[in-house]
Amino acid sequence: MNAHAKPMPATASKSPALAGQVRVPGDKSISHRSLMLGGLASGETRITGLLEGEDVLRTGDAMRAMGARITRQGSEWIVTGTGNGCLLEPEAPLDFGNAGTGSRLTMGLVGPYEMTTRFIGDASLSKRPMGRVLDPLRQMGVQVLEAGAGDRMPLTLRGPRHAAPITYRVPMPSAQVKSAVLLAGLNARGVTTVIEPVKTRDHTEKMLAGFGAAIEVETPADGERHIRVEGQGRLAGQVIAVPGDPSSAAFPLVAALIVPGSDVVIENVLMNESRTGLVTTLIEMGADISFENRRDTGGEEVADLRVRASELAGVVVPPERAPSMIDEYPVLAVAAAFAKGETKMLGLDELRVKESDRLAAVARGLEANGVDCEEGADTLVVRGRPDGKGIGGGTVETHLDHRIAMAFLVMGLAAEKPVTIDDRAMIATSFPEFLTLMTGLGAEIA
Ligand SMILES: O=C(O)C1=C[C@@H](OP(=O)(O)O)[C@@H](O)[C@H](O)C1
Ligand SMILES: C=C(OP(=O)(O)O)C(=O)O
Repeated sequence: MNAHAKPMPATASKSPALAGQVRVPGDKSISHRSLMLGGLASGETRITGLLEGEDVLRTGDAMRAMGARITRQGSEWIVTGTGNGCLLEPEAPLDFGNAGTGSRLTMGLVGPYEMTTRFIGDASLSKRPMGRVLDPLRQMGVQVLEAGAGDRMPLTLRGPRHAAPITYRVPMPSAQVKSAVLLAGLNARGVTTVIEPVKTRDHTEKMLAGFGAAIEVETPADGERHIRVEGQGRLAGQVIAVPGDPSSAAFPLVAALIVPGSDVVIENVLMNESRTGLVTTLIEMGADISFENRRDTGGEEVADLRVRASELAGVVVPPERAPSMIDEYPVLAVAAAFAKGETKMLGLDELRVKESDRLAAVARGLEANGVDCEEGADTLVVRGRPDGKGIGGGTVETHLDHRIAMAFLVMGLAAEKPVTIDDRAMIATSFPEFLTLMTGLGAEIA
């Protein structure tokens, strides 16, 4: 993406009932990890359903720059890995564009290598805190040769001759930090332990086990998860079918709930319980969602979600649910704008360090479109209007944030007046098919 490209606004307008059966692209978290672990393993990894969004393609470029071979053959991606411990020093900086996951996990992956690696990204990524990953890496002996103020990108890492395994208690609920430390542990001699006080998405643990790493997860009585990985083991290429991304499914799902008369099926959505907080919340709000054809694919549960327009009512969303729906708050806030009464979302501090300050971006977007809301330090209260009366008519600043862009386009489909976003370009980072998929269901977006 050209960071200096002219912004491309988009406008969503009140739409007729949405109808149809759709598939959303592959899960972003699993897609990043498939390319990373495939690129690191010995032998071939074959991936179907990979998300071909810009964030994930950048991870593919980074793994190629460090020696992996990655090609697309028809609908399948074939990755030939270097073998654990055998990544090569990249000749140029690794450019992660807009991607927090790609950059932070790769810092963990390469940190312990005795080589110099430079990380760069777009204006949004360069504002995001990287100290959360650099702190544990420093403890392992990794030098940070260059970093922007407050440990931001661009930054350069230099690994030690022998990285030290550590025990690290993750200070904030972050799957990216947990994963970076576990991936770094793959190249430290001995056992690296991550203690996770609050469970976050568990794809790294599950996939490392699938690739043959010596990893164990224990949840003692105190509830803290202890994850141990033994370094310098062999990883073997795998066959992976990436399930549909629940964070992308969230957009047609909420659209179908708020546009009267809608009836939509979203097929093959990942139902891993560390990712289903939004569905749980919407059902508490009165959403008509049924799970059809529940099945297991490659160790993950998936289902087809049938969603019918529903009368929603406000709820309190507890803070402990945040990790299982962290990327879904912008679109939950949109659902809340059409719910009866008040929806109170608690424990949102991590929203402030995403592609934008999402708590502020959502609040400003709601206000610009006539929705009554209150932004607290780590809370958001939204007072809804079930008939959509008075909602819309504003332009939303997306701040290079794909989820803000998609959430407010969904809002426009049920609002009295159209909703405009200042730039749709970033949608391609996680959901390139969004506009085609939504207009295919009957959404009026131009
Ligand atoms: O590990 C992952 O794949 C992700 C973890 C989450 O970030 P944090 O770890 O910063 O919460 C999430 O917001 C991101 O979209 C994907
Ligand atoms: C936070 C997100 O992604 P990342 O941290 O990978 O940029 C997201 O996709 O909503």
